[in-house]
Amino acid sequence: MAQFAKVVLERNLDKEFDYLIPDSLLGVVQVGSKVRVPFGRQILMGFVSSVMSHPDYPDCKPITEVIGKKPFLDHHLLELARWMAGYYSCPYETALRSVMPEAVRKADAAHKEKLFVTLKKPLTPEAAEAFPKRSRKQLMVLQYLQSHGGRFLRDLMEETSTGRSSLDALEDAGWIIISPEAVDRDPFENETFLPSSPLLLNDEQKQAFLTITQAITASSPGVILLHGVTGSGKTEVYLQAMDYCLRPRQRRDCHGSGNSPLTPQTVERFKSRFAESGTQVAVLHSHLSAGERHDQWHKIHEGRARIVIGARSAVFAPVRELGLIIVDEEHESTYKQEEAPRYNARDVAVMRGKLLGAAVVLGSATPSLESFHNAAKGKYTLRSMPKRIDDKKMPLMRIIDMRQEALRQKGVHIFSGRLRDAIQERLDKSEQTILFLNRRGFATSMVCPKCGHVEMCPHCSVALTYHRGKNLLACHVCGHKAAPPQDCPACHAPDIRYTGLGTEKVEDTLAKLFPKARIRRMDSDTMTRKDSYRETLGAFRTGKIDILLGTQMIAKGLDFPNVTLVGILNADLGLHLPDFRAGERTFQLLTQVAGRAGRGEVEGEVIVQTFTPFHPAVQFARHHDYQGFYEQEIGFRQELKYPPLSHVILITIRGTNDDKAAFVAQSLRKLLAQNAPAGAILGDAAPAPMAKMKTYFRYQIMLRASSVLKLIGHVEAVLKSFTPPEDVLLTVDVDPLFLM
Ligand SMILES: Nc1ncnc2c1ncn2[C@@H]1O[C@H](COP(=O)(O)OP(=O)(O)OP(=O)(O)O)[C@@H](O)[C@H]1O
Ligand SMILES: [Zn+2]
Ligand SMILES: [Zn+2]
Repeated sequence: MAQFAKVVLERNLDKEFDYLIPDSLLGVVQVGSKVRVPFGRQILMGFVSSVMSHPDYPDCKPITEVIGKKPFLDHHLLELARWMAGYYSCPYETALRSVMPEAVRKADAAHKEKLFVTLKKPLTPEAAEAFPKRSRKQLMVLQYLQSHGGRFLRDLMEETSTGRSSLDALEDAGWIIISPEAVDRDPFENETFLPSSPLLLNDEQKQAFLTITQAITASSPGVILLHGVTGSGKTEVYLQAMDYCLRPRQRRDCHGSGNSPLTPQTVERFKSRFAESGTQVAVLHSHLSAGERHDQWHKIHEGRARIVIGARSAVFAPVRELGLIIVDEEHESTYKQEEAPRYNARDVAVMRGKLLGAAVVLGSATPSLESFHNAAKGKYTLRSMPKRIDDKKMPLMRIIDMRQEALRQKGVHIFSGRLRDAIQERLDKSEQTILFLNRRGFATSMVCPKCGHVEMCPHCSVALTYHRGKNLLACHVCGHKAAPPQDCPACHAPDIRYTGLGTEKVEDTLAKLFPKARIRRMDSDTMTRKDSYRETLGAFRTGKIDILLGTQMIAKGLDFPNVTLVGILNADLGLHLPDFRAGERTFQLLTQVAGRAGRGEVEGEVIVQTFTPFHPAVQFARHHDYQGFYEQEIGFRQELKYPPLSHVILITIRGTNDDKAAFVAQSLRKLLAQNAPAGAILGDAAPAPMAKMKTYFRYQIMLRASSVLKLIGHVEAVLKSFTPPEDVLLTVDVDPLFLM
């Protein structure tokens, strides 16, 4: 009997098309196969999403060919993509794009010539200098490879407009390798990992371990929320649970997949633990080159790597028989993707676990209100580890009221007297200090003291930040750069002032206060090279740095036993943003940053400088009281019907013409008000807190309801019948994390 396939084409068509499976391909074309099909007068690539014996359309054309021997995607991943498309309100094809990295999709599109080009040795500045002048083109290709990583031959030739002969010449000269198959480019190949052995678990760790291993072997494992304070040994529990999952006598041959914001330290800990058994660990994160990503993906797909660790997109790793998914630091907002599909990898992990029957562990010292609420309702199993390893004390938190301090010091200073003394004490004792300020640059705005003019970004509604090192003004939203004016652009008064504190200024002041200290700043301005992050952390670990100063980059996951002091310079920074999660984020950040102190033998001290010392987020963090914070915060959410007691959908309307965007927002708001599901709360069409961004004027409509599915259905139905003018753009964000 004839068979037919539904195919999702590599085009944003939001629709699947039916094709006949020709006799020659019967049995070869399966769900998840990558195929080429005729479409109009073109041949397009696509994925088979289902196979059936009756097509929905008569006269289907036959599939032209199949790419690859086995299906690229198993049906679970296709199902997951379908769920994402429905839940996050985007085309199926958009969801599929996330599930499968571009490096893999593209690579095999060029299946005729699957040659791959890699640099054989790094191109040093000296070698570039010495390159013969007449071979400029070849030099350019090497530089391109150096910055982009390995490329497919066809892509490389196209992207650099280079002919094959130049590339052959480079190969002959020993610069590059052109190989028919991608050689495994291991981003960590130059490192050796000392094997580490499992530690003897304490009672609380044992409990957590048991709960997870029971889930792994259960028929419907469910989700476990592991709430363990900073330094309680969660990572050790993950490592042993993964090891258990990999053991051959498990009912299923299970695979572990960790998933967290990656620090080099995390990667090292995982690789070391599994070094001895020879278990391959694949690493997926955003800094991989296309070639590296391609290799890692195939390594997983072919079952050569049984453990995957990575950032957000690792949740889609094509692990063969997934047994365990771990989402570490589950409260992190980096799990949310800020472009379509706007998914939250934590929630996708929960869904993937459910579809596959794999255990899911969400871990954090400061769980999101959503996850803790799910545990409180009994939807997730809660395991707590309330104590640090070896009964080490939680660090002592001192709150410094900067209003009092300003009176005492006659003006606002960066450092309170107490913090300054505490740093000096650590320097005297050769102990280390971490200082945290979540704002980079030198000064966060340039203000005229005479007329009050603030220099703004021409494209966004934010003030420009002054960077003294480069002597320029920069917008932290769109990247716009400008030279700092000598006098006020509005009234021409000569003495323009810089206000608002950034890390660059702190570094400057530190150097003056502590001239002998070895100070290092860590933020996205200083961490520009691929390896600078690793290098800095390495130097800090080996005691070559006394004071590490940085933005949120230093807040998470670092485990340095010699750090006995953590200073938080301005705890209020995020507190007054127009976002109902502002308090939650501040509590999480304070707790996480504080958690870096006192992880070794000596007790830790944390000094928190704030202008709002009695804010609940500050006070609960001070007492290490997650439960207390949760209870007061959930009360507030309940009262105002905010998540987790409702779901939010945020519609953003933007256009380069302000009035037009406003008008579209108002019209859409009217339509949304009709036939809205019972109990839904519809906000006004109002200018977004960031009213202008990257040259667009922005408006928002916020919808809330307890049933997210009904709300999505309503929004989709309205949008289907609503066509905005071409120059006005709409985005729909389900469960948004940023309301700006
Ligand atoms: N059972 C154990 N016995 C001895 N030491 C342990 C044990 N478990 C963990 N440790 C050590 O305790 C330290 C803290 O553990 P770990 O980093 O796993 O904590 P964590 O809960 O993941 O912390 P955070 O959330 O702050 O990143 C590590 O140095 C780890 O090696
Ligand atoms: Zn002025
Ligand atoms: Zn801007």
